[in-house]
Amino acid sequence: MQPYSFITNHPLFVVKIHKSKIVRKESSHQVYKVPKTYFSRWTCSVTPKSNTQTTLREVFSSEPKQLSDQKLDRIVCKFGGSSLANAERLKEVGKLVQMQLENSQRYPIVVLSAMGTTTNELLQAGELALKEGIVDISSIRKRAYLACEELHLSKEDLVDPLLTTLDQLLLGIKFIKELSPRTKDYLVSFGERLSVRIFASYLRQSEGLPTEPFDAFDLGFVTNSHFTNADLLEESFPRIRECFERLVQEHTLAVVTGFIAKDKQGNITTLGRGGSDLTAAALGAALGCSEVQVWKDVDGILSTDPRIVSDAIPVPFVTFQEAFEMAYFGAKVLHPIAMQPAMRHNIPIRVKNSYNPEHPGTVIKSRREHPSENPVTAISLKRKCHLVDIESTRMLGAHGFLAELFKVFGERRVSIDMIATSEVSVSMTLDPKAFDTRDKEELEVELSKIASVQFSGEKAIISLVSNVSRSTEILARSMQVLWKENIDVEMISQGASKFNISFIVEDNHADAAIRALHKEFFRH
Ligand SMILES: Nc1ncnc2c1ncn2[C@@H]1O[C@H](COP(=O)(O)OP(=O)(O)O)[C@@H](O)[C@H]1O
Ligand SMILES: N[C@@H](CC(=O)OP(=O)(O)O)C(=O)O
Repeated sequence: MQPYSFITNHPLFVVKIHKSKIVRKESSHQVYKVPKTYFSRWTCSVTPKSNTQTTLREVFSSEPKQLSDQKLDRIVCKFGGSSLANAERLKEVGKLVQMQLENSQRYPIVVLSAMGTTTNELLQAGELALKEGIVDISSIRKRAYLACEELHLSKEDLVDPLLTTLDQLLLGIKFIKELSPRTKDYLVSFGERLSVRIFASYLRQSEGLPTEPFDAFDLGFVTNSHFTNADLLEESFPRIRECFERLVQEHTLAVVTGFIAKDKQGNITTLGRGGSDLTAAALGAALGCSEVQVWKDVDGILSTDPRIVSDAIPVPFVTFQEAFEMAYFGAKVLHPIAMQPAMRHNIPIRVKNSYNPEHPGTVIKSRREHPSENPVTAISLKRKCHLVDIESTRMLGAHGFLAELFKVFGERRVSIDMIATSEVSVSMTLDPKAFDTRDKEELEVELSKIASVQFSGEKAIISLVSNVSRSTEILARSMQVLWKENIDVEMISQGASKFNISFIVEDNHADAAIRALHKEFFRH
């Protein structure tokens, strides 16, 4: 070991930095590898000057943040709840991680969702505590205990501390009779925090891999305070890089919680249901990884929802824009916002099947190299939408009408999906997730000041993600098929995006419409 090269002047610690590849731990003081951004391949020892709680993290957070724009030669592998249902599945996922390591000789960065349906169960437990005053985490405890037992892990160290806190939280909900969006986010965060600890421990103990669990908020994920559906702040990206370089050593296999983050006040937030895909894409983008793999329970993105059409076929390639349209218009396979960071940083996403790893899956990239023969790439469906017909009560051609209209929706954060306008009337569909009965009442009151308004529910948007330059052919074939099936089309939208032609039909006609259209474009 070479002599110390210099000693930093931190008020609480003696920090000695010296050149070495070896990371050691000594009894009197701890030795850490210094993040590459500061001193490449240098180690440092930190000895508290006095009895203080200050952590090493705080020492370094006072250092200047110099981020390199180097690419990280690793990939991100995200596994969703459907891949992590039980101990057996965790073992399979363990094999996939090992396989990745063997292929590339680099540790992948693993992002995990909660196991199976844990998130739903946590939300149900919250509602039960609130409404019935019953605190019951038996299903969550059972899944975590079973996983620990079958993977030969100590539940006392690994999951009991989190489960005890969860119990206390539910008691709090029961007595205070409050389950605010902020509390909901804290509540559901236990799912991901449990799964990374169990999986990282399993890989370390059974497979001997240098695994470490991380909560995403410790790796720089910062959001606004829109609890249950928070937006990742732009400043997260340099922070993620800085935190990762500081906290994750080159020979560490990081297992990171998907879905959760913190706001600037330090409250736990979530990125919206299915938000772990976004965690993976954001990590990939922030670190400049070569690929983000999203492992599901299907052979990639399919031509349509396999729950409606059982012989839907995997699509080998889609562009980011196409995948975005599909996700936004209902194909639940990928979170719509998840792709944005990867798209912006030009990092390919590969959707793979953890139950069928040999299948190549779907690659999502910026550009298509060869135009596809089929004018339709995939068909997606968004159910339970509201159709709003608005007719201006003012004179023809009054300016500012649309501006006023959009302001009313914007102020209530209600998203408009599809829109069609004429001189005096506007029809639009509203995202069912961002819209409830109170919103409807408020919108009716506000809109009726400038227009006559009619709401109708139970509508479905069917979107043909397609090559819109062939729209005449697509429309002709689609209308023919729907006409034969006796299905009325209530609204059509084409042109806003160059990748999507959408129709509105009655919700109870949606399945029949999807089957007929799928047969026409994929199975004729
Ligand atoms: N076009 C589509 N292609 C593939 N899967 C789809 C499509 N539309 C809906 N799905 C559904 O999405 C599911 C996978 O997404 P999700 O359940 O969120 O996975 P995970 O929880 O593993 O992230 C599939 O099981 C399938 O039922
Ligand atoms: N566990 C969260 C986040 C998530 O992304 O899950 P999944 O990857 O299983 O869709 C949810 O259920 O919404």
